[in-house]
Amino acid sequence: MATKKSVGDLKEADLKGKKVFVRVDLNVPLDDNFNITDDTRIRAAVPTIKYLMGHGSKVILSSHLGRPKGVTPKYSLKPLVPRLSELLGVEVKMENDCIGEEVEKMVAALPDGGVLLLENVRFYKEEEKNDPEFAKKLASLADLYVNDAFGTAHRAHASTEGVAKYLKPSVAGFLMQKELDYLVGAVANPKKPFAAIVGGSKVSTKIGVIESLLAKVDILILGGGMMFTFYKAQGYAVGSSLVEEDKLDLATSLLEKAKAKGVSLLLPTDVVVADKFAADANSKVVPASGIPDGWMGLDIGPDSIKNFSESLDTTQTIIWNGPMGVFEFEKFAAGTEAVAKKLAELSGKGVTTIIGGGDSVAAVEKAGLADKMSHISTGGGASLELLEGKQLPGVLALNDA
Ligand SMILES: Nc1ncnc2c1ncn2[C@@H]1O[C@H](COP(=O)(O)OP(=O)(O)O)[C@@H](O)[C@H]1O
Ligand SMILES: O=C(OP(=O)(O)O)[C@H](O)COP(=O)(O)O
Repeated sequence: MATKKSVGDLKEADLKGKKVFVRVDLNVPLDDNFNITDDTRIRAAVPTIKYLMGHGSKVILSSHLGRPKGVTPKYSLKPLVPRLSELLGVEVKMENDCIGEEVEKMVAALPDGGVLLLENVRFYKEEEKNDPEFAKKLASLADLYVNDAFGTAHRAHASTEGVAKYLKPSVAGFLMQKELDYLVGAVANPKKPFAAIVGGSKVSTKIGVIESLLAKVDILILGGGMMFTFYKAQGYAVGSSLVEEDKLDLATSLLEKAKAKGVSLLLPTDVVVADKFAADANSKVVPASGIPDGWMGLDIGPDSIKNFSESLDTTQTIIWNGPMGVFEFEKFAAGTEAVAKKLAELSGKGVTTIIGGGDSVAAVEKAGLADKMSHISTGGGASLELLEGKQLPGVLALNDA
């Protein structure tokens, strides 16, 4: 990927008094009371915003939160305003929309160095469709574009890719630059043996990455919601666990390809199952080959933790995306915590450890181990796609340096 122009390359005159559309990834985990449970992504967005404020720009922040279908109050960005204001040291303004007359008025009233947060851009279906008219409406709010949303750079959406066609210059923010500098270097030439650990719940988007990973890694560990599609493909009973029915053939072929390529593909040998998706569910450990009817797998079991830990002992580079279980519920957090501890221990012995993804990073933060890792990335899917060798549309759209 050609080196992209950075916000740091712009001159004083390019920024002073200018309206800057800044795409950030503020897709942070919130609890049922809308408290932020991990603010890593907000903190990571601060350097670029402060730089723009300090250069007298009018900062227009745009982000998504979750995967809403239309306007959904639960996915409003409003709960983020107090923390963002606190971190920036200014009162961040917010409007109920991301386009339209009211937003335009707020932008017009913004002082130099002021910050406006637009409402969740995914409240419009046109965002994910990368609709040109919608992108034009977003672009019309500003004079130039800064993309600092590394976590969403693998999506060709209106606010991550489309707007760049209508705003010049379009440049990378400091977080985007930092992530690319680290990850491209680390994954282009990883110290071997190289292991990837993939879990979490975004099975349909991440299972596709596995095929490319098989060409890069020596060890591939699968856990979290990812594992049940592989179990079912092998004919195991999975109860009511998360399964992507239309990916069963893909899972079978991935198992065969791993064998043919000599990649050690490890699936959990035991599973912690629950009788409902809740913090107070009844739970028990069962072998992976037999999840009883009416039960769902919500974590990897103790035998799997032991096997995974032993296999990681031989590695020199590890990339991890996706928790091993539903770590938000204490009863199902042991697998994720054990992997986090193992990576922290190996980091101390010189192994390169890279953790990516909103929830994975939240889990590592919760365990108090983030500062032990080689790199904490704000992108899970984005870092996996980089590792595959893919070009990220949100980066490609920016001006070359
Ligand atoms: N066995 C499982 N069944 C259902 N959800 C799971 C399971 N294991 C993990 N998860 C969920 O996966 C979510 C994170 O997935 P994902 O978004 O893919 O990770 P990241 O944000 O790190 O990229 C967590 O909220 C976690 O509760
Ligand atoms: O949380 C995100 O990705 P991640 O879970 O892969 O780290 C990004 O905000 C992108 O979200 P999306 O996967 O709904 O496009």
